[in-house]
Amino acid sequence: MDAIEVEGLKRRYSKGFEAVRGVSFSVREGEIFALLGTNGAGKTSTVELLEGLAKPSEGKVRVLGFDPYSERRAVRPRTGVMLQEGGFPSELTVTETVRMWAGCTSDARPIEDALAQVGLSGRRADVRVKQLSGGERRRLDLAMALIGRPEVLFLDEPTTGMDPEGRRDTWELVRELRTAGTTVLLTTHYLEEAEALADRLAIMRAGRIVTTGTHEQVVAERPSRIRFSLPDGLTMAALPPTLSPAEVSGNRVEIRTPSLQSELTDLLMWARQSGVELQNLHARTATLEEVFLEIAQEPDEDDAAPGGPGSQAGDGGATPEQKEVERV
Ligand SMILES: Nc1ncnc2c1ncn2[C@@H]1O[C@H](COP(=O)(O)OP(=O)(O)OP(=O)(O)O)[C@@H](O)[C@H]1O
Repeated sequence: MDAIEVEGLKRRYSKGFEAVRGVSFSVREGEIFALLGTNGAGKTSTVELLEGLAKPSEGKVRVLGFDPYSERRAVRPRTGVMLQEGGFPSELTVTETVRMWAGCTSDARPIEDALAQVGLSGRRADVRVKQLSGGERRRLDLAMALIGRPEVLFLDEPTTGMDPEGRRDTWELVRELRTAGTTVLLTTHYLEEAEALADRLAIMRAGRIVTTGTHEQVVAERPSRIRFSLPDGLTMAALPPTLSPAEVSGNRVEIRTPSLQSELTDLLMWARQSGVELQNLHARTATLEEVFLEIAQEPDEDDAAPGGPGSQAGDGGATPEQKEVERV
């Protein structure tokens, strides 16, 4: 059994606006799965359904084999949730906040351990929440998510606001959790975070998953690039005819190809046979950033439909104020 199973998931808000439009994926036990997508793609709306905070409009969710909404009592003690905004009382200190939360958690870990794990022990433990930096608040949110020793951990943009060191520490911690067998589902806007952490990932746009797989599988779907400088005196006409169309700027040539190995071989064999030295030669697969940007720019077939993701609040999408009210 997979730790998380999602099938045909849909979520409609008021006035019929569909933020999640038939999403399916699964996360294996002990796996880190990253959900990526532009603002408004539907990541949080999806994760909230997995956390059992709302009932799906359609489709099925199972976490550890249970429906997280109707069987919340069975699921909640075994999951840890780090929401985008913790929303804890700002007058309490760090220790008081964690103690309060531990009081609501069965089998809570020692507070000192939880704070040490996220780097908030010592003097920072006595600081009021309102005096914490944005990154420190995220660490506090993480400590809360970990207090109940969760088997499944949901992290919604866990490192937003953290400095580079805090981010690296958090990545290390998430990796340690995976080693200990924890299943982690995270959303992030940092592509390098997904690259560094995720065993598999999915990219969402307008309520749908456009692509999913390992990092290698996802980038393999898009063209690779071969770049070089054309030696003086040579024109494009001299290159092997088997190469994909090239973009040329001055003497710089860029070829985008679905078959990196064979086109690179053709190019190099031609260069050797012609006695040509190719300057500034680079060959590489697509990057996750390129895949992400291409997906973000592709038009969505539903954009023009009333109430579709491209439409504004008047068609059913929410203003920030409405979102606040409806999420509470
Ligand atoms: N409570 C709500 N009522 C109506 N529409 C909502 C509500 N919450 C979110 N939406 C809309 O659903 C869509 C998806 O929002 P969601 O927050 O899930 O996206 P996201 O991918 O998490 O975005 P971000 O990266 O900005 O956090 C957006 O168009 C948003 O305006």
